[in-house]
Amino acid sequence: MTTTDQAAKPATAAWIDDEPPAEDPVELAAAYRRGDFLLASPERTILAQGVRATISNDPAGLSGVDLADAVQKRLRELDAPLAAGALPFDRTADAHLVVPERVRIAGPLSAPAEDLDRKLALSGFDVKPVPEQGGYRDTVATAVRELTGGKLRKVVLARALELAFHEEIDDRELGQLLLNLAGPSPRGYTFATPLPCGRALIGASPELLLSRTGRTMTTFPLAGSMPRMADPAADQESAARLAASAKDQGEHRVVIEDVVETLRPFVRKLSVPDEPSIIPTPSVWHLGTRISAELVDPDVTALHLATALYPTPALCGAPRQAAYETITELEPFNRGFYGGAVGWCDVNGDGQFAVAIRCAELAGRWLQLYAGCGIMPDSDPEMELDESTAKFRTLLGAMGLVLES
Ligand SMILES: C=C(O[C@H]1C=CC=C(C(=O)O)[C@@H]1O)C(=O)O
Repeated sequence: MTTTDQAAKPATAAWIDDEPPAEDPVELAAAYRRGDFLLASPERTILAQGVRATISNDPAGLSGVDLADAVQKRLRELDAPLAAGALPFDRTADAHLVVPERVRIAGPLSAPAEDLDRKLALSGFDVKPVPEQGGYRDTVATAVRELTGGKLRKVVLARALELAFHEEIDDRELGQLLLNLAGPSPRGYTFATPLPCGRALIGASPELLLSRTGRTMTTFPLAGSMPRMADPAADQESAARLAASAKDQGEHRVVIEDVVETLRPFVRKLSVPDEPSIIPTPSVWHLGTRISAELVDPDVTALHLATALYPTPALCGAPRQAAYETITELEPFNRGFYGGAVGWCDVNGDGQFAVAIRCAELAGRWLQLYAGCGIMPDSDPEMELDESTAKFRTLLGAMGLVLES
């Protein structure tokens, strides 16, 4: 890149971190309305409202690189600070990124405990697991057979829980849902992002796909899980079982190897810890490895990196294409934006994307929750079912629901 190009960039450069956020993060979440974008991360809370432009890879059939370039071009044309939104699980499907009319920023979302744990006023609802629990166990068993001796090393299989409410959840309750999600996930990424046709994706992801600030990039892949337990001693035992589990350590290694190989062409000074850490989330323990590096080319944006990385084997599998084909063959639904990414990219290429998990798609009165598990040749179908049930609890807990799921 030439110096002239850099000088030509709008002076919105340092807008995101240099000015102390004057807003109250709880007010931002409470101000959320369907159609808005909200991301509460450990660094800051962003609420983006209104639509100046929508950027999607349809109808141009853009690759990830073209999409990232198209976003930078549009931001410069509009002299706008950022684009925010979601990337779908299927890399060939349309992304949904919005250049908003207004962006409000506050510090990390923290508040007195009672503000982050209020009962929601919800109507009655019907529940349908897709597939039924037995069907999920069978699917896992089928995948285990395919993994044994085949070229597939790992595949992530998800199941869904459809909640059909008798009445639409109103916007105030959605704002409170976001606060309830953020309360127990101070190190996570609580989000609501608009999708086509008035739909939205809402959740609290523990997983950072990618963060870029200047030349520094960070990713924090998670893979390998055990359920959290109400009893503290049993909870610690569950964490210890995870640390000692060969299946989970193997599952984690597949992800780290893939992420490191994908990043190599873009970075130098790659820092990768030798061993994963044990990461707590509200519903499960995870194995996690924080990876950071310096970008070789300052023109590579957060969105370029996010589209290169995703979906990692934490959401798809390895090798990616074979795992993707197994997923489309075995899962009885289209993932849509579950398993994709949610985040923002600014005019200077900085940005942050979380992996779209522990989330649900909201469409009118319907809320479809998703939970998936990394399947390895030594996976036990019953344990994977339990793990997926635990993962549903992130969202169900924030809604105050205890369900047979
Ligand atoms: C696919 C999901 O989680 C992924 C992220 C962390 C740990 C995972 C696991 O241990 O299976 C999954 O790979 C999900 O929550 O739906």
